[in-house]
Amino acid sequence: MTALELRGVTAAYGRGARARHVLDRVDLGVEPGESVAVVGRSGSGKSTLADVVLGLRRPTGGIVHVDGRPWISASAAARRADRHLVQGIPQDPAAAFVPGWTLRRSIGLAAARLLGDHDATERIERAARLARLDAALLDRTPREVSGGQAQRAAIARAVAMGPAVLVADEPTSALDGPTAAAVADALFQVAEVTGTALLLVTHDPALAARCAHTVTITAPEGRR
Ligand SMILES: Nc1ncnc2c1ncn2[C@@H]1O[C@H](COP(=O)(O)OP(=O)(O)OP(=O)(O)O)[C@@H](O)[C@H]1O
Repeated sequence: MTALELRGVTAAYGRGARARHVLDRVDLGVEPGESVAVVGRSGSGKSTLADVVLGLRRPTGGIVHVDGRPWISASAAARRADRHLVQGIPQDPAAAFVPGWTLRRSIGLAAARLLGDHDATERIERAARLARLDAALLDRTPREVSGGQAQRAAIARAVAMGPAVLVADEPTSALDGPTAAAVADALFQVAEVTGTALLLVTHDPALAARCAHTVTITAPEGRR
């Protein structure tokens, strides 16, 4: 079953005559364990698309299915139960963690909220191994780890939720070359090993080339 499917997805900022239309009926599908790069000019709508898939922005048209089920039009209760199915890896990993808390505590809170798992020790350590994060670092706060380690922790946090889809928006653009390459390796490996679909927004052609497919986003007619 296709893990993520978008058909004819459109979005807008604002309403009525002043609305700024974004996304020109985007179609894409990502199979379990597969990676798809989302590329396009600056301002074309890539981050908007990521937000739609993450459930942070409602599309103005089209359908989004996750694991074969409606993602956007689902009832609030169904959405709550399914929230863990789509997990984001932000450009700034600090966004995934509570600032003064250990990484472990932040991931534990997410597991409790999204999965009802109140003793997620095993789950968290397994996810850290998958993301190739030294488990000892889980007991540090986000400020006590490097950018690359924090991004591995963000990958661990996302994968610990057992998602069907990972959405990574420029996950390596804040890192230096070798660190970016190692974090990208961890991300692709996690997706492959866990059979999770990976939607990867990137400006980096080398990173896009590592994905199985590439989807180019263009602004709607009249806005290009
Ligand atoms: N909150 C907002 N309110 C109004 N317009 C917005 C808002 N966020 C984004 N836009 C506009 O929507 C369009 C798409 O923005 P988006 O951030 O999705 O593009 P992008 O392809 O991710 O760009 P970049 O590669 O520069 O990050 C742009 O024209 C942008 O100016």
